[in-house]
Amino acid sequence: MADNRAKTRVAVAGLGAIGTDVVKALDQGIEGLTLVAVSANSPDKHRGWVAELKSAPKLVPIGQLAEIADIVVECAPSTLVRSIVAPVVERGKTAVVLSVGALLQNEDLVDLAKAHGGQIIVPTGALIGLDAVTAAAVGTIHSAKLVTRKPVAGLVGAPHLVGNNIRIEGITEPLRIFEGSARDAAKGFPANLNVAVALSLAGIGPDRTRVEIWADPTVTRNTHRIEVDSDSARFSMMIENIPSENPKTGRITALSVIACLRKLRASLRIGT
Ligand SMILES: NC(=O)C1=CN([C@@H]2O[C@H](COP(=O)(O)OP(=O)(O)OC[C@H]3O[C@@H](n4cnc5c(N)ncnc54)[C@H](OP(=O)(O)O)[C@@H]3O)[C@@H](O)[C@H]2O)C=CC1
Ligand SMILES: O=C([O-])CC(=O)C(=O)O
Repeated sequence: MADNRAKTRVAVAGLGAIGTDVVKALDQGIEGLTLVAVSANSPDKHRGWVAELKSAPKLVPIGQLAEIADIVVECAPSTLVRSIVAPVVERGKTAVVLSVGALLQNEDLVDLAKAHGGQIIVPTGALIGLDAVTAAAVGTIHSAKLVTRKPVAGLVGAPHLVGNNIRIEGITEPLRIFEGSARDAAKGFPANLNVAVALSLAGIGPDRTRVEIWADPTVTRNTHRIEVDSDSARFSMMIENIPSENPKTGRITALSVIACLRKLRASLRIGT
């Protein structure tokens, strides 16, 4: 039987490590969705491959995305989250947010979404286990902790390192470079610790979620281990992400967004 429902229009803000794969997957076809627009900082860099897609979307500035699409996927630098997400949720539409750390400086976006019937979706991204964390949070979570280990290349330049004059280039043994709350981790490592904020928003919030970060020359993967203790279950899980062409971003992140988009209109939906 043909499905005559209108397709949900999707736009992608940012065509880097995450956005490019998401755009290609949408172009290949995701049930119920159609790609209508994309944005990048240097449109000319992307014009060629975007034009070659089966169904080429418009290449427009981010300010136009909310008007054109029903769902906007943010995969741009964290400083742009507000300008991408606010116009979307103000129109009662849906924003999928990857730069999760920036939500902590823009918490009113959630109120804005509530006031206008919009929605902000945070995919599991580079992390693991947010299905179990959100389930445990229906009961009581006693503690939640994230231990992240990254190769040096995935951490250099982070504001916490620069501000505290911590040099990690050339280290030969693992070095713990941060211990504190998810809120402080997001400030000190805005391009690295989206996962800490995602865990905190799923569980017990950015002030009670504890985070350790290690610069580790012995690993080649971005490694995240979560440890949660609750009144329903105790669990720990680890994910070892293969970096994408952006060493700060694991390959699985784009796949997580694609899986999240597939769930939106799928006839069978698995997982919380
Ligand atoms: N939630 C999670 O688990 C994870 C989240 N992230 C976060 O996701 C975000 C995207 O990551 P990633 O894909 O690796 O980043 P990249 O640096 O690879 O790509 C960023 C993209 O944003 C585009 N961009 C920059 N400025 C603008 C602008 N003014 N208007 C439109 N587009 C713009 C760039 O355009 P151009 O190509 O023209 O330069 C580029 O295509 C980051 O904030 C990152 O921290 C990353 C990993 C995991
Ligand atoms: O592991 C990754 O791929 C990215 C990461 O830590 C993050 O952005 O939180």
